[in-house]
Amino acid sequence: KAPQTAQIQTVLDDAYGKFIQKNPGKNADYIPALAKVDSAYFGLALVTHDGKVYTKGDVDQSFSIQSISKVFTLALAMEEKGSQTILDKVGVNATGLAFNSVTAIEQNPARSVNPLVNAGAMATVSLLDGNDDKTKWSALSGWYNTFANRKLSVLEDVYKSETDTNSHNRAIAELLVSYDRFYGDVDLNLDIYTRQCSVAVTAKDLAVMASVFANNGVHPLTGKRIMSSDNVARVLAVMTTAGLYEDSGQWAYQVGLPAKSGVGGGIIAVSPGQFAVAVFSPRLDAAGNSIRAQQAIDYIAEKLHANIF
Ligand SMILES: NC(=O)CC[C@H](N)C(=O)O
Repeated sequence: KAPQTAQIQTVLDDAYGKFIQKNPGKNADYIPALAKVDSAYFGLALVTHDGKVYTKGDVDQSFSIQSISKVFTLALAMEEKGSQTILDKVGVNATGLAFNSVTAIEQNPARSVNPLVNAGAMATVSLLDGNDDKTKWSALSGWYNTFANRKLSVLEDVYKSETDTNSHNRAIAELLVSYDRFYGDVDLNLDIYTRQCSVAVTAKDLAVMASVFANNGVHPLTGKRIMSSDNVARVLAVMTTAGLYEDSGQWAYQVGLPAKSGVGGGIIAVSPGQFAVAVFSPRLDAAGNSIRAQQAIDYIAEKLHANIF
């Protein structure tokens, strides 16, 4: 049974109150700009499948989308190339390893990863239509804007900071090239990937963006179909197995919602046919997942009886 308006707001308010005091973990610092973000931010937003928006806390504060971008890029690549291409050329199995693991590529004989770890996400970018920066970026940023239902911008300081420090991602991309598992120019696609991770979003934006997945590919705020329901199902499947990296199994066991985290401190989770929720809190655990965002979504999912299993 669908939760009622008053109940949803109460649940968000309660989650905020319950987790605001203790703020464990630490900001990501391997991207220097992320270490400087105020760790006190805590924002919760929920958008229902029929477009009702609920918020609590710092929901208008911009932060970098980071790895949450990977699901939207995956969605575009599926729409452009078909879901079979992703399966064949990137892979969809959980790696069970860190999001930037080189070992994950090395230990898999097929060099198969998934689109939600850095290797697979960069390979997915390399599959997108377009051979030059302008064509590719305008299609990708336009796609993100459609989900957000507004024009998003790039956090230039984060983009620069990550560009200056992303040799590890470059190494991963080159490794994929060596195995014929990268599908375009490294410089071009690494740069687009870095820019997509630096897109500025608020918790409210993320909940709006993820609500398309909660409504089978039709945007709850505009009524327009954005992507096929088949592809939504597959995006949600990969989010379930790999959305929180090596902790995805634990998350499915505990919370039971397809979700995706980013090292900027955001997490989105989707209750298919019901709602999408997004929480922003910069401090992360060892896997790179926001601690308070996990706590808040766990609480919300339980109170709204949203576990899909
Ligand atoms: N887990 C993340 O959010 C990682 C994204 C980050 N831009 C990186 O490539 O390392």
